[in-house]
Amino acid sequence: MGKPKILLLGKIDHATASWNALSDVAELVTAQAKNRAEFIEECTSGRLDGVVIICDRAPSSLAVTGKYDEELIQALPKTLKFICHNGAGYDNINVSACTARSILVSNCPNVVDDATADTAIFLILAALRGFNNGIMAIRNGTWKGAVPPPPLGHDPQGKVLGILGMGGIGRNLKKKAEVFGMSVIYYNRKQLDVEQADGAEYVSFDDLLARSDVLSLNLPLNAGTRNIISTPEFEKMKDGVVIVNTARGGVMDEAALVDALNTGKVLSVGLDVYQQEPNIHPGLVSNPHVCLLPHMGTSTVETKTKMEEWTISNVRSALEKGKLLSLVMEQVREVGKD
Ligand SMILES: O=CC(=O)O
Repeated sequence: MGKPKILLLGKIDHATASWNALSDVAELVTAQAKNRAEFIEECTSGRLDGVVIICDRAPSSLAVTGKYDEELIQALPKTLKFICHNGAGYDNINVSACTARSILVSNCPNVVDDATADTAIFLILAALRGFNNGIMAIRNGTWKGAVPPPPLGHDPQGKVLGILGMGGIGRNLKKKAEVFGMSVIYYNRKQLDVEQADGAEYVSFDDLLARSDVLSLNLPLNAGTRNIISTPEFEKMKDGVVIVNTARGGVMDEAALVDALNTGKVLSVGLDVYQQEPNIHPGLVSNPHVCLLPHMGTSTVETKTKMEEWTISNVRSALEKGKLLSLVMEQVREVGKD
């Protein structure tokens, strides 16, 4: 019998030695397809038969696969048992459809926490202090901007940071925000134990909305969290609240956010993620009180390296032990594995 086949989609940029080392125990294959239609054709033609594991090096794989929706998952090789996704968020993968085909999925938790929380801190400071006004003005050659100048910003010290979603990134952000003198409240599906909460106050969802000076979104996107922040939620917030999103654009209704900015309900915003990337609501692009980043939360050499190493560790574990190191939580629940 030949070695099991691993299909690499996208490109390994950093952990090449670990990837190449897999060739001792597996046959490493790549797709010829350049787009989704070609990839589906390649799968159904039988060229990828025998592939047991997909190493999904997102986001460079995205051009070839598109979303892992029902159509794509049905087309994947019949021999496939594991998809090892190189990202923390996996809202692009229909996990129930994978479970129905007995395909297990892993993601990249933990290794993204520092870089993503750092991005949230940058956006919190930028939004509170109104730094985006200054960045735009100086590049436009108008020094501090219009006459009269834009309103003064605010200090983080003494402000309440509300964290929606207290997983690894939320907890990392909590520690960093405290260094800036913020006090932290949080809402999560489940209250954390005392050690994990580390002094952060657990509040109801409505209390989080009502008490936050700055609200940071740090929860995964799924059917239960899509548009969790929309007009009714903005109405429950303090006047002049600051909103930061480093999670997924889909957790917040962008049109409702633009309305809340226009009425002054929301003072300023920091965003790294959008509902329809790379398209951004024009009401956000044109607003100087909105600091925008093009989904850069994990864009560091160190973090990208750690993500690739972790994904490859999942591939190796699937190969050698038939188990994933970080099975996605829906499958921990649904399949009861690990
Ligand atoms: O957005 C980045 C990730 O999900 O890893």
